[in-house]
Amino acid sequence: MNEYNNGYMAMGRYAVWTSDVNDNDKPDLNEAFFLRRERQPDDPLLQSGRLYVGTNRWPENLDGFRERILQYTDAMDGLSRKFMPICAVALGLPPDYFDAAFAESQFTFRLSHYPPVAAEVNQFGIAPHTDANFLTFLAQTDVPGLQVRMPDGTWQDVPYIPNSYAVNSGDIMYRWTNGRFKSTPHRAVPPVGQDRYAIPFFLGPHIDTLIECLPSCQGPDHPPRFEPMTYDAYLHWWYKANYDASLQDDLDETAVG
Ligand SMILES: O=C(O)CCC(=O)C(=O)O
Ligand SMILES: [Fe+2]
Repeated sequence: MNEYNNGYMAMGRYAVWTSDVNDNDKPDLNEAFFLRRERQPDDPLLQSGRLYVGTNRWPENLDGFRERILQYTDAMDGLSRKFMPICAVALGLPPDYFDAAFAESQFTFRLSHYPPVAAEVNQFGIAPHTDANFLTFLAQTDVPGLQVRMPDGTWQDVPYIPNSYAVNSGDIMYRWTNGRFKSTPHRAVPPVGQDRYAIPFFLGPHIDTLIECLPSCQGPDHPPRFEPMTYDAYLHWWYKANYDASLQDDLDETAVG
């Protein structure tokens, strides 16, 4: 994985150490491949050299992989944009309120492999956490593993519904809505007897979007709880604390380009 957090991450390299959900102290039992919006060479954000908007790293010798993935992420970006008016209306805002922020969304697509291995105490396929972004779309498989934490603190398997997505709201949703919409606590336990794969599409707004308490989520009796912050600033904090690509020694395992 490179400094833009694109590419391959070996198993056992990280967990969400900043999690409010659990005191995570062991690395997760999954390996993953990360990519983001594919940018043309003349893309101003790519040219800026800023973090999280760099060049995707495509594996060599995997025929059709890049094309398939780009078709899927394009479709997901389009699908997720249809959720924006729903979110806006649910929050008492005009239907087009979020459209500008998501016109060039900042997304991460992750391809995770969870091998069927034994976990130590307080170790998981992916340890309890909330996602850092706005909404996450998880295409479901019939191999169980994903669990969400209910308000009473118990963990519940996400029921498998064929051809469906589980959708989690994330930290940016929580901050933007002043805590009105929660950031879903979730985890994945290692599969038993078979491999498990997950392909979450993590949707966020353009990195320069200011995440500032929405007008419909504040009032005299509930003032803004969080300092306004750009999405970029939140990502800097989160990635540095949780992944820190510079600490990984597999920087050159995949081809750049
Ligand atoms: O494996 C899953 O179903 C969930 C993955 C997840 O929560 C994540 O990658 O953030
Ligand atoms: Fe997650």
